Amino acid sequence: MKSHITNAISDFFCEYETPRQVLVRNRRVGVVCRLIQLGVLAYIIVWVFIYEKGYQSTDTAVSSVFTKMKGVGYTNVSGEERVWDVADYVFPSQGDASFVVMTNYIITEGQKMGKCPELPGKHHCSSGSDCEGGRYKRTGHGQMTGVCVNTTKTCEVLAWCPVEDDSKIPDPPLLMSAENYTLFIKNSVTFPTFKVSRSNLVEGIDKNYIGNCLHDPKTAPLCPIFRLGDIVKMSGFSFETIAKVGGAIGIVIDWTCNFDVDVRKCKPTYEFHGLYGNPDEKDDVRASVGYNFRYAKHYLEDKVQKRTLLKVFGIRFDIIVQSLARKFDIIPTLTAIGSGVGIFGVATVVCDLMMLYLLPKREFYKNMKFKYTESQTQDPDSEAGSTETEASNK
Ligand SMILES: Nc1ncnc2c1ncn2[C@@H]1O[C@H](COP(=O)(O)OP(=O)(O)OP(=O)(O)O)[C@@H](O)[C@H]1O
Repeated sequence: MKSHITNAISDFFCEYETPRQVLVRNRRVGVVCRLIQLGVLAYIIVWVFIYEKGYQSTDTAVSSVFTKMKGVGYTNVSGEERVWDVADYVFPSQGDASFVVMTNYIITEGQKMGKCPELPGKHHCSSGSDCEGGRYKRTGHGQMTGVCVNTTKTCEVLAWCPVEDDSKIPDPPLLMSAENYTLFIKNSVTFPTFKVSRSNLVEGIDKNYIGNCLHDPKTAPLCPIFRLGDIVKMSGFSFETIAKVGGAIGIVIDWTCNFDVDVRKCKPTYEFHGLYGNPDEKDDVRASVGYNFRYAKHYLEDKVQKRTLLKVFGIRFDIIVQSLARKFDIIPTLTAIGSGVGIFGVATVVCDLMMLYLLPKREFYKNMKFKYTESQTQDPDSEAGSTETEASNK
């Protein structure tokens, strides 16, 4: 027993098994096999290594975005002149990556808490029973008092009075001058795996340049200051339509970087996409057109609290940062090579199938490829067992 184990251990260390190969001299099989191998080689080199860059590892960035608008708007509504600066037309004003620039508005000034009728047309009533006291209508402006006002034939409500009349949207938009406002985008990205940080104020963008440049995809692709009219145009919208009813535009900052070359070559590209609002939006029966929201400024007048209500139509900008950085890494390189070598086995499988089942001399190749043994069947009555010759594939 002991010598048996010793022998096995000695065999394990002193012997080496290697498969015996059969060299098939057949042109058809040879050509098919080489073609498949060539195909696999081309796939590994062109697709896996060159196109998919299988020799590099990847990382996405964590990023932050600041924005700042500049520009002044002017309106003259019924002789009342007004200048709108950045603190008036940007919501919110903190310089977020998502913000709204007001381009049109409906203003209701001097609203104070009190009782007044709803607007004629929308909340029609014929008697007090149509205006149940203490209740609210779905699109009403306040709490109904139970009175149906004779002059307007609408329910009286406890609300901010007078109620807003938004039946007519100013056309052309009141702040068409928004077309010339400029947007400054400051974006910094960090790729944590590669420990690289970049900013869109890349090398060469200095104080002097930033003070004068305006982004242009061809002549100034790295300038971080954008004219609103250009953004809207590049996103496929017409400024007048989107300014009248509002809409949304996505600004995509794309960082696709290869850190196997100089880090300074890692620069952003900008794309503009219309996200909401159709350039042909004119249909009155459409469920919801454009983008708007309400905003109120509260103040005290003669110790009475009052407010100015603005229904704001504007362009909502969403700045989205996309990133993908790559760098050489031995692990994905070896994985790609290993999987490529594995795919070479496909050639062997296909050629074996062809040789053993399709070619006219398949029996001959079968005999050459496989070595047949005699199999033993155990006879339960005899210890030596009986030997039965049967051809079996091993
Ligand atoms: N929307 C914009 N359009 C054009 N230039 C801008 C815009 N936002 C900022 N800038 C200019 O870019 C430079 C850097 O702006 P940053 O906000 O860092 O500095 P700032 O001195 O605080 O700017 P500001 O002029 O608002 O006081 C400044 O010269 C600024 O005037």
